[in-house]
Amino acid sequence: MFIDEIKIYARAGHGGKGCVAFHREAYITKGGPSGGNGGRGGNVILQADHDLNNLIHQFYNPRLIAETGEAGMGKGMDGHAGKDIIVKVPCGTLVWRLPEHLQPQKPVEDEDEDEQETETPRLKTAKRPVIRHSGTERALEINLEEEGDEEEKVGSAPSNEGEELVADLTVDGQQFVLCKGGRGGLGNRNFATARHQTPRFAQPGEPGDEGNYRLELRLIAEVGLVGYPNAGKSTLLTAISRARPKIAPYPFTTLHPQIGIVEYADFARLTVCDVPGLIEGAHNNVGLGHAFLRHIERCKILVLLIDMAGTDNRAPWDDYKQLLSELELHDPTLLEKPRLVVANKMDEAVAEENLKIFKRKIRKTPVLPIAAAFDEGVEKFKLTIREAVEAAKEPQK
Ligand SMILES: Nc1nc2c(ncn2[C@@H]2O[C@H](COP(=O)(O)OP(=O)(O)OP(=O)(O)O)[C@@H](O)[C@H]2O)c(=O)[nH]1
Ligand SMILES: [Mg+2]
Repeated sequence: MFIDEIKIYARAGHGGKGCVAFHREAYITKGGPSGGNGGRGGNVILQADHDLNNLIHQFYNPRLIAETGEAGMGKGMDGHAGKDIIVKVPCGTLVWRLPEHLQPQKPVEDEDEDEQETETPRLKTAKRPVIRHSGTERALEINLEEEGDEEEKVGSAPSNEGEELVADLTVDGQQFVLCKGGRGGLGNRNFATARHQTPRFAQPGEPGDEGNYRLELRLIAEVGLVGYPNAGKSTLLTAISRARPKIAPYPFTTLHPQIGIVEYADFARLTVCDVPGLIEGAHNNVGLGHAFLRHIERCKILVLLIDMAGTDNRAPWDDYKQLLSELELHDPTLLEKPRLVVANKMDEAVAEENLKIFKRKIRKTPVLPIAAAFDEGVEKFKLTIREAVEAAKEPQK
C-alpha cells in the first residue's frame, strides 16, 4: 500500500506538577519547604528519513502522544522529564496544521469560581499562576487563559482549506518539533521568601501542545516521467535504473509513483520518478485523477513521454497537447519547468511517419526518439536528462 497523505493527531506530554513538601528530620525543627519541581513533558518530533518512501507507519499509528513529565517529589527531588517521541517520515513530507475548527476543543471549566476567590500568587519572573495547597491535593492543574500566543508560526503558505504549512522536511535527518512538551511546575521551595517561609502551594505543570495535522508526501526526484498510460514510462525507468516497476500492455499498470536511481560511470546519480498514466480529463478525476502529480512538483525537469506508435488509435500530437493542458490544470507552475519531449516505441513501423508529422505539427520542440524496450537511444536519454538537470540547477546558485 502506498500512502502519500494522512491526517494525524499529536499531543506533547504535559509538564509534571510541582510538589508541596517540608523538610522533616530529627532535631531539625522547621526544616523549610522542600518540594521539587515537576519534569518537562516529552516533545513530539518529526524526523525526515531517506530510507522511507511512504507514510504507511503513520497510517497504522495516527496518534502520536508523548509522555507526561513526572511530578516533583519531597526532599527536593525533581521529576524526570517525559521521553520525546521521534517519528520518522520520508524526505519530502509537508506538515499542514488543520484549520482551527478541526482542532481538538479544550474543555470549558466552570468550577473555577471558588478558585478565583482565593487570590493566586504569581511568580515575578515567570508569569504563571500558582495554586494553594489544599487538603490532600498537592497542586491542581488549571487551564492557562493566555492561549492566543502559544502558536509559533514557521511558515504561512496559503492553502486551500485554511490549512497552514508548518514544516517541510526535505533533508535526511532534519527534525521538526511538532508539539512542544509543557514545562514542569515549580515546587514549593521556590516560593519561600523571608516573609513567607512556609509556602503551601506549588505550580501545576503546563499542558503540552496538541493538534490535528495533515502529512503530505511529495516525493523528491530530479526527473519526473509523465505520459499517457502504456506510453512506456515504466519500461523506460527499467531501462535506465535498477527499479523494477510492473510493465504490462494495458493502461494503468502503474498505480502509484515509483522512484528509480540512474547511475553514471562517474558515480553521479539522478533520481527519476515514474508516475501513473495521465489522461484527458484527469483533473476531473478521470482515470486515476491527477493527485499523484504532486510527486512531480518538486522535480527539476519533466520528461513528456509520447507513444509515437499511436497505440489505441491515438495521435501522438494530441497526446502531447493533452498532457500539457492536464499539467497546467493541476498546477500552472509545472509548465515553467524545463521539459524534454521523448518519442518512444520508435521500433514500430508507423513511428517514423508519425514522428515526421509530429515535428511538423509541433515546431521548435526538440524531440528525442528512443525505443525503451530495445534499449535504443536510452544512453543518449540518460546523458540528456543529466545535462538538463545540471542546467536547471545552475541559476539558483
Ligand atoms: N514496441 C515497443 N513497445 C514498447 C516500448 N516500450 C514499452 N513498450 C510496451 O508498451 C507497453 C506498456 O509499457 P509500460 O512501461 O507498462 O507503460 P506505462 O507508461 O508505464 O503504462 P502505465 O503504467 O499503465 O501508465 C508494454 O507492453 C511494453 O512492452 C518500445 O520501445 N517499443
Ligand atoms: Mg507504468
